[in-house]
Amino acid sequence: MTDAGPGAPLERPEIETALGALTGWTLSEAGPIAKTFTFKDFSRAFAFMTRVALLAEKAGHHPDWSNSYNSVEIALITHDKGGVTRKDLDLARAIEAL
Ligand SMILES: C[C@H](O)[C@H](O)[C@H]1CNC2=NC(N)=NC(=O)C2=N1
Repeated sequence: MTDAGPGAPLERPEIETALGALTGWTLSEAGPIAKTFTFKDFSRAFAFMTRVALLAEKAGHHPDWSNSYNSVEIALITHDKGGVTRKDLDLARAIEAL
């Protein structure tokens, strides 16, 4: 069951269809959409995180993420709504466009 309206959590099939257009993003069992990015070194990973942080702040929508050396794991979910919404898909697309 989901609430109607533009900010509502999306159904899994709808999320999976949207992810079909994005490379490497998966829908986890627990809810978020996620992708792990790997870079040449920590400096490049952190530069990427800085750019994502600026995007996220501009969007008012923020990733759950972790970094280990050259790897950045990003999970996107709308906590306020308890599921994946358009905002998460939009942020994933914006990250891909970097
Ligand atoms: C008030 C403010 O807009 C909310 O707390 C926002 C901030 N960033 C957010 N980011 C994410 N990923 N999920 C949220 O529910 C969320 N809520």
